[in-house]
Amino acid sequence: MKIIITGEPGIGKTTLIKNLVKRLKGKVIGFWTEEVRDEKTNQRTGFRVVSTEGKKSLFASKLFTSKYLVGSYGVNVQRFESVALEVLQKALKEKDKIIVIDEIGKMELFSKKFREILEQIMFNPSYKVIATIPIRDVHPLVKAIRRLPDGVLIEVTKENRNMLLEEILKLTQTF
Ligand SMILES: Nc1ncnc2c1ncn2[C@@H]1O[C@H](COP(=O)(O)OP(=O)(O)OP(=O)(O)O)[C@@H](O)[C@H]1O
Repeated sequence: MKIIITGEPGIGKTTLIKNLVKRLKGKVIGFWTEEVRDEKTNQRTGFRVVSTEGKKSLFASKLFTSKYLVGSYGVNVQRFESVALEVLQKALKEKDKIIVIDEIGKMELFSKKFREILEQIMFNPSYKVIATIPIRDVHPLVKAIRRLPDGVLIEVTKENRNMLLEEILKLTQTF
């Protein structure tokens, strides 16, 4: 089974994933992406990727020059891959663990190697996955993942976001 979490930008998908990782410690392997904010102004300046293995990398920034742009953020594909691919390659060999992938979005999908490993994981029913996708089909892969036959699609809203942690933990017991 694959638990696919979606929702509007900023609704709380990453917060939910981080709480799930805490509660499922030792049973999960994967990565999440989180905002980086300027200490003084509190303005968002970029995004970092963090793995369950403790690795971190700033991979998108207003200061990066790149041919891959999302809004005013330049995406450094190699910096994303250095954390995300390493942990997902390890995850491929650990079929008993739940693979966490937050998120499958525009920035992350610039990486061809990420798209390839994603296909290996998402289209293989023997992997247990918790993944987040944007509310809109920003890429054909996102569209395919939204419709996975072994997928359970959950939309995070303001109304349900405080109940979802316990509900999804219950769902993982049926994995
Ligand atoms: N259950 C909640 N209750 C109150 N505030 C929340 C809750 N979940 C998240 N937030 C707040 O909302 C903001 C956005 O949360 P988060 O980064 O998890 O959203 P997201 O859906 O992952 O966003 P993005 O679209 O950037 O991936 C954060 O400031 C967070 O503290």
